Amino acid sequence: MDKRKLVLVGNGMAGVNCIEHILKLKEQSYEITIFGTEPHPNYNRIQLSYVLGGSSKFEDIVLNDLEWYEKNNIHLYTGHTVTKIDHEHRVVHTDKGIVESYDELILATGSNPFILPIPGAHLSNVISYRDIKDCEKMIEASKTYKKAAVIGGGLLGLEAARGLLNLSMDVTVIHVMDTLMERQLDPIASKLLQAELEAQGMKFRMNAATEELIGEDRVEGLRFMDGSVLDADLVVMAVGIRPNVELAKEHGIEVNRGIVVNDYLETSVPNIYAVGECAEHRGNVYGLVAPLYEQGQVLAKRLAKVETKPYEGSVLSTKLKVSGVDVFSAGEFIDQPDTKAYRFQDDFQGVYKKVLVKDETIIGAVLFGEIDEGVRLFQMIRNGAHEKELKTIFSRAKTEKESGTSQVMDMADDELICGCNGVSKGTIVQAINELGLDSVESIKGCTGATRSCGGCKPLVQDLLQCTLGDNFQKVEKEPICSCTALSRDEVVEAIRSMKLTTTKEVMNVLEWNQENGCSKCRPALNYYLGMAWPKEYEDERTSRFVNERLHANIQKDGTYSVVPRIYGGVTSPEQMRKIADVADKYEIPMVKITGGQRIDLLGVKKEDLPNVWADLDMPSGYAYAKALRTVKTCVGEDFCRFGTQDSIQMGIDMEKRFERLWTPHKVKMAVSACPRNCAESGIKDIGVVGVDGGWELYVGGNGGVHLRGGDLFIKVKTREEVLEWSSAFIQYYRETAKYLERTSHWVERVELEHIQEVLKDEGTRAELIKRMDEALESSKDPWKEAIEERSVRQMFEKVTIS
Ligand SMILES: Cc1cc2nc3c(=O)[nH]c(=O)nc-3n(C[C@H](O)[C@H](O)[C@H](O)COP(=O)(O)OP(=O)(O)OC[C@H]3O[C@@H](n4cnc5c(N)ncnc54)[C@H](O)[C@@H]3O)c2cc1C
Ligand SMILES: NC(=O)c1ccc[n+]([C@@H]2O[C@H](COP(=O)([O-])OP(=O)(O)OC[C@H]3O[C@@H](n4cnc5c(N)ncnc54)[C@H](O)[C@@H]3O)[C@@H](O)[C@H]2O)c1
Ligand code: SF4
Ligand code: FES
Repeated sequence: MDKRKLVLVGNGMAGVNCIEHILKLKEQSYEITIFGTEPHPNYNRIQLSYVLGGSSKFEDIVLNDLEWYEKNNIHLYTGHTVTKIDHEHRVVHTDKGIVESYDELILATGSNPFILPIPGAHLSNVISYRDIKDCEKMIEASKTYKKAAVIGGGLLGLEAARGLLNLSMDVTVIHVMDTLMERQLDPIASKLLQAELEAQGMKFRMNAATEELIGEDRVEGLRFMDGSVLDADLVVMAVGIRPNVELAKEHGIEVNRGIVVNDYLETSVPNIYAVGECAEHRGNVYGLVAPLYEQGQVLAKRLAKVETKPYEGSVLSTKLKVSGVDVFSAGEFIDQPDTKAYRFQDDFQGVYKKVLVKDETIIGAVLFGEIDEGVRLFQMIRNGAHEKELKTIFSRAKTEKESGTSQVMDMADDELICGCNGVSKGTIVQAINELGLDSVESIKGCTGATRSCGGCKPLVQDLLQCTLGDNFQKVEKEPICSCTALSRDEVVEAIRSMKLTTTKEVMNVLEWNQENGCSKCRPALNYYLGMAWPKEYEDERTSRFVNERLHANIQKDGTYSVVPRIYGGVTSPEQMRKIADVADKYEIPMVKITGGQRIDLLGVKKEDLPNVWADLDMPSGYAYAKALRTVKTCVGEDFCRFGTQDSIQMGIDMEKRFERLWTPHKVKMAVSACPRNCAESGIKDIGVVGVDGGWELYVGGNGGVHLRGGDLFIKVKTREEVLEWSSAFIQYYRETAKYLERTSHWVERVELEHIQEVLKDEGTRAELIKRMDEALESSKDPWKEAIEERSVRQMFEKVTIS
């Protein structure tokens, strides 16, 4: 019997995915022909940004190479556009004169980028961002030109802008709304995102409507509705997409916004189907692969005559793939009068989480900075889970974080690990157990997980580890982040032995799978490199968290907090007058005494920061940094009748000794002159307590969320010994702790006895102290740097557009 003929129009992600399913279900039931306008086999459009950024080549993102088409007996016509459908005679015609008959026809023509209908849109160097050709144009333009403008602050525009920054262009994003990604994020998350991207060097022009693109043949700039102008040598339009429906519309197939399909992806014309971005289902048109692949599965079953549930629509989740920024959004995310929200915000860590609840049901979420709960939340939103379950999700995530275990252990078998490809935990575990898979790559090949956006890689890695148990060690270790399979110790060892000196070099030489790393590894590498090569390493500002980049803590309302260094908490009338004058001059709305005995100027505008620092003329208090924060002191023997030691001087000496030292996490110290402990020495990273005839040193204390009393580390007699032992302790912590590990966790992990054993050797202590001194020698006061160096100062200036 002759095989039935299946023709696919559109050689893109959704159409070819559907064909892959058909082949799996009924290998040779159809004679398949595919037409595609682009001159390439099917490639991963999602990963174009990695090509733009230079971390992948086109070959790396090809999903189905020419051999695949050949092996599956598929006739592929690349560079052919289907221009006519004759559904009476069941044939299609291409622009190059091919006429092909069909029994079943799938339309998967995708979308076209929307081009703003403004004067100048036709000029050369005005492009959209949709295919590999666009990527190549941007890369080419960056070799000659410097200034790029991206119109549109949505997912695509921000990815394009980040890619252009990587190509060393000066990039301004022009956005018509006052918040970025307004279709995925609420205003708070949008503002945090903007601050983070600004700190990476991206400029923004918000609330801006472009009236015209200026230039003769090539674009030279943009004119806005308010009359202002921005110079640009390259303009990328990323203002949304429109389903590509012309072919269907011209040939009598019902079209609305997209090609109208029913729950089995059937169009209004018999034997013609539509999947992907071109299809409109129950009034919805989708622009992400997960729903398109769901549609493809249903259609594949239908065509393979396998029983299938209808396609009933999809709940969406998105992740931004811009390096250094973790953003997740799913379902509803804007508060309404009938919704309630669970909210969490930590400005110090740059973390914001919001979950929206309606009628006791979880309906949406936005996560910024930390997106570990995203997978579970997405599952709950899809299932319409009760709000009670939220408690479990966040307490579980917290426990997992503290214990270092992974969320995959608690996931049910039917929960999705890979949202893009719809691969569940059960499927992956089964593949590992039954087929003996032992790497992410083999799981990808077998189940499809990680094959699209790649965002699920860390989870797949965790699942591999949990499933293989002890055997896992043989094949993969706990990586520092999803960009690498290497652990912290392996990376630090490689930095030292291979003399790697920049984050870029580490990522290249150690074959990071994301060229620019992620928000986890970049700050960590920046720290490890600075720790390993204190003299040679040039701090990479863009690898730091936003607060450290700007040397001030960003506040809820977008202003900043300034805390000058006041050694040991001892100030003077002169210093206080200076602070008061600055507060008056810059109209600083709040002046507050902190828990660490310092003065905090709250509500400073970003552009005022360098002038505030200059007028204060005091060192930075590092209140925003992973470094020594404060040394709190009690009044001590000069004033207190219980005092046995000079705690104030000891505190001042310690603060002067350790200020400006970068550490894996923040470090707080205190000195009390007797065991009554008025300076709270028992809950500090290093707490010193005066006793008769000397001092006791306590370490690993923490007064934060995870309250922990410090462990008695050593008892010494003199001021010099206090400084010697605390220096050795701090340097050993600097050299062996994981980035973002507080001393409280580190002491528990490596154990106090081990630290005491290592440091008891005088020679070791001397070596550690020598290395710490080297690090201190190369440290500069960041506020001074910002005042004196034009390039640093520029970061604080407002973007002005003529
Ligand atoms: C830079 C970028 C990043 C993205 N990132 C993500 C992401 O992180 N996550 C996510 O889920 N989605 C992402 N997307 C969206 C995702 O790539 C699309 O949703 C998906 O590719 C759509 O698949 P499709 O098959 O419907 O359309 P397409 O992949 O566009 O395929 C349609 C194909 O049909 C061809 N064609 C059109 N008309 C004809 C014709 N008449 N004859 C022959 N061929 C024709 C087109 O040339 C095209 O090759 C991203 C998109 C871009 C551009
Ligand atoms: N990580 C991801 O999941 C990812 C990444 C890239 C692209 N995509 C998909 O690709 C498609 C296209 O993305 P997109 O960002 O172009 O679409 P979009 O519709 O999500 O965003 C377009 C943005 O442009 C803005 N805009 C509209 N007109 C404007 C104007 N005149 N001036 C300035 N700004 C204007 C809108 O306010 C909107 O925020 C979407 O379907 C998206 O989901 C997804
Ligand atoms: S810790 Fe002791 S010495 Fe210091 S203020 Fe308190 S009681 Fe006085
Ligand atoms: S979630 Fe995108 S590839 Fe798995």
